[in-house]
Amino acid sequence: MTEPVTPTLLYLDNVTVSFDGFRALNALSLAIDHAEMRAIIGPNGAGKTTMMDVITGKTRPNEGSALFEGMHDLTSLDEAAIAELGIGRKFQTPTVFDMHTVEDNVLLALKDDRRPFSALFSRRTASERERVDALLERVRLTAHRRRKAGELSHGQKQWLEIGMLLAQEPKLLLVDEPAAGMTDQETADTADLLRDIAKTRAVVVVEHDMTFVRDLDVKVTCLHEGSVLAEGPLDVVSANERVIEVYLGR
Ligand SMILES: Nc1ncnc2c1ncn2[C@@H]1O[C@H](COP(=O)(O)OP(=O)(O)OP(=O)(O)O)[C@@H](O)[C@H]1O
Repeated sequence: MTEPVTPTLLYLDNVTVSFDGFRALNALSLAIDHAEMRAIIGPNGAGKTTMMDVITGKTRPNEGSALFEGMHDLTSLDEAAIAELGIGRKFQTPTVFDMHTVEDNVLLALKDDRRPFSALFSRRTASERERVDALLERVRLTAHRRRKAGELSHGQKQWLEIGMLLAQEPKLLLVDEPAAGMTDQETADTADLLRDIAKTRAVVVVEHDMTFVRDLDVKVTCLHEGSVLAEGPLDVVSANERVIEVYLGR
């Protein structure tokens, strides 16, 4: 077996992405450990989305590498191959099947065959049922399992989608602004949920809501103009004069 060249799960090294000469990412380097949760903050246009796009293969960097598990260079793989390696991405807007029940949504995510008809009408094995139960419990939706997904609150839909991503057993989960549009209670519950998930896999969360970031209680990276401006515990990062100047103090 090939030995990984770094102990980190994800290692972005000197990644630059230029759009017509404008550097959305500028020699960005960042390392995420196995089962680490990291919060990414920074002003609009700092490059947060572009960074996620590079990790998931949506955007190819002009320079640099993105090493996963010390051996896969993500910059040479397409989106499907990257998902296959165990990188899942949760976009801001939930994409669940509104007309299906909550449990069927999770079941669909579990099945290899994603065509709703064959997935929902084929026999459910005992192990599939157990996994659906465990996933629903994990994302706090057991009591809502027979409701149509379209009837859920915005926060519950977000959790359902997180449950659907967990069905794929990702090693790294990328989450884009999960707290946006949530109530205070949902925001606190989401922080709890992500902390729970990060016990067994790595999670990278992009977020503007500082109350939520504080609740996550993890290492924070502040991006600015495509590179790392500050990194460390939230208290340290939020006391950084440059961070206050370009982001928090606005
Ligand atoms: N396809 C593109 N073509 C040209 N410029 C782009 C493209 N994608 C992003 N940009 C620019 O790159 C910069 C970084 O954008 P990005 O979306 O990564 O920032 P962000 O940190 O996610 O911001 P926000 O917090 O607003 O989501 C921005 O100035 C943006 O306008």
